Amino acid sequence: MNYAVTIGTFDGVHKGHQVILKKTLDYAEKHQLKPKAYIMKYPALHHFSNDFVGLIYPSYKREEILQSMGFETEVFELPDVINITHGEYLDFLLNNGMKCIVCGEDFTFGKGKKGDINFLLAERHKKDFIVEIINDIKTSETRISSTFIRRSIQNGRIEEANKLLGRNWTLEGPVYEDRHVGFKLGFPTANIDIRYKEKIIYPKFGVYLVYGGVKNSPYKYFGLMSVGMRPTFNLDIKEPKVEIYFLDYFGDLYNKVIEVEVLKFMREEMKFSSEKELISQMIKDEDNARKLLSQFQN
Ligand SMILES: Cc1cc2nc3c(=O)[nH]c(=O)nc-3n(C[C@H](O)[C@H](O)[C@H](O)COP(=O)(O)O)c2cc1C
Ligand SMILES: Nc1ncnc2c1ncn2[C@@H]1O[C@H](COP(=O)(O)OP(=O)(O)O)[C@@H](O)[C@H]1O
Repeated sequence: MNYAVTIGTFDGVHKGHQVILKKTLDYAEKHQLKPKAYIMKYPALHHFSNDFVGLIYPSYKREEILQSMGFETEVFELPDVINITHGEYLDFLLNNGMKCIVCGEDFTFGKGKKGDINFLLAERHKKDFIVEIINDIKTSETRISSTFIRRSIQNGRIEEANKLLGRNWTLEGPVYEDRHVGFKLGFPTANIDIRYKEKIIYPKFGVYLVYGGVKNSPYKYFGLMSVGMRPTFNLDIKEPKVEIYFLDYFGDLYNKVIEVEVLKFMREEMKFSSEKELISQMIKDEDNARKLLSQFQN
């Protein structure tokens, strides 16, 4: 099989990525090649420092999106390729059918990041492949990047993130059992473990309007998602909790995998002096959410 190839972490598969991906699809179609995306599971920072805040999407979600666009996908991890020289890396791609590579102008690859677009341009005649280079994609003032979108998510700027992603950001995970206090408060919540497979970013602590349900089920509901440490209860916990109260729903969700689109940041997490105060705020949250629904129903 002969391929038009693109390589990257593609975290978010955001609007900048989409330009490169579209170019790869167009090129593949014109030259009767199959489009192929090599996806790096984590950005390099994850392997070299503890500062990496987390992925926008797990690699399997990026695969899902890319496959729905028509790509064949292959996921690799940096430790698998870190010691491969740029020459060996290129030969690997060519031996696997690469006839064209589409990349951004800052693309680097191979041990010590020695492979770059100059290397590709120098090799293309000898080794008979095409190099297509895409210049930086900008909105009016910012370069669209996964780092920029991660910052938007961490600061609760969900609408900004959704705009740059070109779709609503989603979170997913299996539902686990906890203290059963939710039912008692009148707000049962499905706790989802968003890091069950890969290290996903936590959004700013607070309350969000979301839309979703059991993954791949046609039944979807609006809901309120709470992210944070539940300071009202002085719990001795280290990991933030992501929990969803679905509106107009009642049923057993334990162990099911839930997926929600994150639509809007509604308020910051607060510490209340009593359960009663928390409950009256949750009632207000539900009222506020219901007032917003018409904006998101189509
Ligand atoms: C809409 C909503 C808003 C919430 N806001 C807060 C909050 O501001 N502060 C807080 O400590 N907990 C907040 N929570 C989390 C509740 O404390 C949590 O759902 C409750 O303790 C049940 O926990 P459990 O899953 O352990 O049963 C909120 C939950 C929901 C559903
Ligand atoms: N509207 C709803 N939204 C979310 N979960 C619901 C809803 N109705 C029923 N449930 C069920 O209630 C469970 C949560 O109850 P809760 O008392 O908060 O317990 P836990 O502490 O285990 O999360 C969910 O996992 C789900 O199975």
